Amino acid sequence: MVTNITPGNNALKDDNHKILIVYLSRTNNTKVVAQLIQKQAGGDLVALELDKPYPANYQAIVAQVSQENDSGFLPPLKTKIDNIAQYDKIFVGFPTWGMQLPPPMKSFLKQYDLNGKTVIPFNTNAGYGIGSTFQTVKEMCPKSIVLDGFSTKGGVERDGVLFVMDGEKEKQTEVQIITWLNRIKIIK
Ligand SMILES: Cc1cc2nc3c(=O)[nH]c(=O)nc-3n(C[C@H](O)[C@H](O)[C@H](O)COP(=O)(O)O)c2cc1C
Repeated sequence: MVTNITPGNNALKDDNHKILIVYLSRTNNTKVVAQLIQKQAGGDLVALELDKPYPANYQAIVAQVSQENDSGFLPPLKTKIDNIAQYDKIFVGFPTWGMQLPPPMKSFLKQYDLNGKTVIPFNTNAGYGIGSTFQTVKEMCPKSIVLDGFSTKGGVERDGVLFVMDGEKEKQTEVQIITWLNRIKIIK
C-alpha cells in the first residue's frame, strides 16, 4: 500500500516517475520547499507521518526529540512506500531538530533500501544551519550517491514564528532552488 503520495502533475515527462520527494514537516516550511522542488523537477511527493504523532507543544517535542536522539530510538512510520524500487532519485527533506537529522527521517533511511540510488537532501532551519543532518544522511546511505543539498532559513518556532515560506520568501526560495537544481544537474 502506498500512502500520501501526490503524483507530479507533469507526469508525462519520461523521467518523472523516477523522482521521489520524501519530506518531514511540522510547520509546513519544508513542505513548501518540497512542493517547489516538485514544481521544477517533477516526481512524486510523500509526507512522512508517524504512528504516534509528536506533541503539538514546542517544549514537549524538543524534550522528546532530545531523548530519542540520545537513545537512538527510531519512531515507527505510518507512511508506507512499497514501490520505492521504481525511483532512482530520492529527495529527502527535513527541518533541523536539535542540530541533528530528525528521528523520523532516520527511521525512513533505516527502513528503505536506497542502495545504488541518488539521494538529494534539503532542509529548513531556524537560522542555526544544517547541523549534522546532511552528514548523517551520507552515513546512513553509504551505497547511495548523495548530492549537494539545499538549505534555507525557515520558521523559528521557539519564538512563535511558525510559517514563513510564502510571499517574497517563497519567491526567493524558488529562485535559489532553480539555481541549485541546475547546479546538481537535475534540471537544465
Ligand atoms: C523539535 C525542534 C527542534 C528544533 N531544533 C532546531 C535547531 O537545532 N536548529 C535550528 O536552526 N532550528 C531548529 N528548529 C526549528 C526548525 O528547524 C525550523 O523552524 C524549520 O523551518 C521547521 O520546518 P517545518 O516548518 O518544515 O517543520 C527546531 C524545531 C523543532 C520543532
